[in-house]
Amino acid sequence: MVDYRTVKSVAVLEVNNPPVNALSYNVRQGLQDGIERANKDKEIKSIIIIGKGRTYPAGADISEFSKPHKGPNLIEVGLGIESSRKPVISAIHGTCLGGGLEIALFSHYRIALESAKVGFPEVALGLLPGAHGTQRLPRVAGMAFAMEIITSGRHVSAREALQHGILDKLVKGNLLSESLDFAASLPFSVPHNRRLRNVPAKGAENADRIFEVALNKVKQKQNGFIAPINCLKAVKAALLPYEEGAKIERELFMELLTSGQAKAQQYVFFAERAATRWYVSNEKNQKKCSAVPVKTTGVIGAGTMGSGIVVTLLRAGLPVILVEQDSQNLERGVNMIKGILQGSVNLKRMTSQQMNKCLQQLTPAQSLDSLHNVDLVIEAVFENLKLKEEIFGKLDEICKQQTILCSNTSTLDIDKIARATKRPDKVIGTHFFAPAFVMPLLENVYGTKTSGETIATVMNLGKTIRKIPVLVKTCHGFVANRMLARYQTEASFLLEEGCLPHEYDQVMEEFGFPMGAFKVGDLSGLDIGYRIRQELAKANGYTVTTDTRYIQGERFSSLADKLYELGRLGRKTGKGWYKYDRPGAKEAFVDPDVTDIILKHCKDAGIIRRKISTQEIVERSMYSSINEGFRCLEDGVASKPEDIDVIWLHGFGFPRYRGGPMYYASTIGLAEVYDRICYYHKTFPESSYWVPSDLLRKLATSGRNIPMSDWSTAATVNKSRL
Ligand SMILES: CCCCCCCC(=O)CC(=O)SCCNC(=O)CCNC(=O)[C@H](O)C(C)(C)COP(=O)(O)OP(=O)(O)OC[C@H]1O[C@@H](n2cnc3c(N)ncnc32)[C@H](O)[C@@H]1OP(=O)(O)O
Ligand SMILES: NC(=O)C1=CN([C@@H]2O[C@H](COP(=O)(O)OP(=O)(O)OC[C@H]3O[C@@H](n4cnc5c(N)ncnc54)[C@H](O)[C@@H]3O)[C@@H](O)[C@H]2O)C=CC1
Repeated sequence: MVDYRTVKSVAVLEVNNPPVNALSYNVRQGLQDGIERANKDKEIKSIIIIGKGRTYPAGADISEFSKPHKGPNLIEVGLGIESSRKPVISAIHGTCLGGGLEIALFSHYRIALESAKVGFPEVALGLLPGAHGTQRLPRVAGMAFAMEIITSGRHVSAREALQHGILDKLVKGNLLSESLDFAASLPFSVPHNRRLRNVPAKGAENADRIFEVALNKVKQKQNGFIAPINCLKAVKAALLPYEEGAKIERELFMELLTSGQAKAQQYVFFAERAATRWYVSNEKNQKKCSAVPVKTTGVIGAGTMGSGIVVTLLRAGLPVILVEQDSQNLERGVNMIKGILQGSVNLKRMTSQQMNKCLQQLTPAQSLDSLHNVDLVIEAVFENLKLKEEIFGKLDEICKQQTILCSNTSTLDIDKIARATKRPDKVIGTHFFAPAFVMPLLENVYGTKTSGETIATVMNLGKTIRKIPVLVKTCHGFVANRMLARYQTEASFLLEEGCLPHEYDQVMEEFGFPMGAFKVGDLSGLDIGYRIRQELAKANGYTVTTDTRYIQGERFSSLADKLYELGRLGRKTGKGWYKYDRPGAKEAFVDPDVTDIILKHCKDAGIIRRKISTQEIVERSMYSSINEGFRCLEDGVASKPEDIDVIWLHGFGFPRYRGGPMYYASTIGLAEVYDRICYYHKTFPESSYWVPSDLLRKLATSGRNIPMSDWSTAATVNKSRL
């Protein structure tokens, strides 16, 4: 795990723990032993710590956090490095993160390749840099920079790290030989100020003000998370004598380590990686199927979604041919794309030059014929099956044989769309989330005939365009919208029973969502849901009006349709569930007209309103969705609970510190969740989605605590028995 060798009078400790040289037990032990050995060897004058392969250690081994502790801890290893009589140089390349950066800060010198990155990402795992990182960084980089880096978790470029004193030297070429030259230039003993514990933290004079500013920022940007607050408190403690500060860091670290938030966020770290691994069958899976290259793309429809998708593709360097139905819509779409890119320039997320480069890659067009030679097309026209079938039929005629045809439909059956073509193996859903240029999720939806190669290609495309791709099977609404439908339906019933939109939204925002369901509704546009309901009605042979209270025996709330018919489409019309200063404005205000509409609706329907508790709002919103999540596992629409959680985290802004709805259910306890679902089923028999999922019942009543990793297996067993 740590290879020890000598090059002349230098001991080289090379960490060898692929893929990221995480500081697992054997690595910590190896570093400790190596430092001791080098100090005992009279021939050795200095020591280099370096990483083999792609990186210097990228941090502690996260998978060890939930296991019993073994071997020396990181602090013991670090203190051994710092007290080494012979100079220790950390030679950094790749990503020197978390515990890795702590080891580097215990070292007396830090030299790095220009391409290296350093950072403390612990905050994303619900932790703080607990091996004296919060005490050492302010001693080299100052209080303000340390607070910013540790609370944001961002990766800092080597150049910036050099400017802030984190690194001593940047080099090009061969890191080891540069480090050996550097070692040769050093004095044999370690100067007092190269042991950072001996150096005072910088910026002490303004520490209180820096702390207050940083605290306000994290309360705004990371509301609900406890780690950033503990990070700030720990950095502030660096003003105290070293041992006292380190003791406070330890207490704050332990508080986080044992918190539910850290466990949830560490679960998310692995869930995000697990979600990108896909398996459909023995023949169709990630290991057996390769992606085909996508060098050119087409997008059809330049509305809300199409324009966002175009921006995402252009930003990833892919050329796009954009097709609209007429010149007016095309011009509007292109302007929207320009506006989004200009917004990025204004926010300094890209330069004008990069924007112009993107725009040069955009080819507006009015005919599908222009797509004949592209590698992949994404259709984003109105949510209308007939229209999509017509377009896919034409694309099949026009596009070259290899072209992959994707639909951004949010609900429609991919198999039906595929049937309009003679290449169902090359048809797949690529479901982006609004706004598509912001939301990280890409829900890829395979149909019965979609090939493994097509799946591999869109999963790969997801990574290329810097999204988090998750694979699900086709069905109405897939996983995201199928579960969300429960959440939204319960929200609308809660309005009928006693809540107002802002009251509901406040509860769910306090739960941790960035916006409640009604603010999201206004953002997406109330016409989207309206169209989906109309489509569904058409497909199933019934009609929906503003007087409808039941559909095929199921309770239905027509409140959203009432708002739609009044032209209240949300932000875009300046009025929706809230009112806005002007169309397109962001700040939502409570609208007494909406209260009147709701009260009248209830009166006409003979509904007696009541006070609804926070617990009921959260339970009905979350448990109805969770029950549907278990059904998705049962049906094989989702292949593992991690996929569902990642969908909610990145598609709907579910709070990371709660892990995702399925993980959240596991923390509540499936028996408790099941009991409450049974209760709501009894209370609301006219909403069949409250019928408890078979899989949930089975897991909840097993009398054992079945780990999440076994839920999908239980679902398969369940199915094979049916
Ligand atoms: C009393 C003592 C108190 C001591 C307290 C000490 C507290 C600490 O100091 C705590 C820490 O260090 S916490 C860890 C901090 N480091 C991180 O969070 C870095 C996490 N990794 C990354 O960001 C990317 O993997 C990275 C940017 C590095 C690379 O990205 P890539 O996209 O190239 O690769 P990934 O697909 O993300 O990763 C490849 C495989 O490696 C696994 N992995 C990554 N980082 C890991 C880590 N730190 N621990 C364990 N496994 C890790 C990752 O899961 C993936 O595995 P597979 O999915 O199986 O391939
Ligand atoms: N708005 C949302 O939040 C989300 C929507 N979706 C899905 O994305 C698709 C598009 O939705 P939006 O962008 O919201 O709709 P939109 O109404 O904003 O845009 C649709 C665009 O398609 C164009 N169009 C219609 N027929 C066309 C044709 N024959 N040829 C070329 N262009 C044509 C229209 O002119 C319009 O600009 C739908 O399937 C929707 O369900 C998916 C995820 C989220």
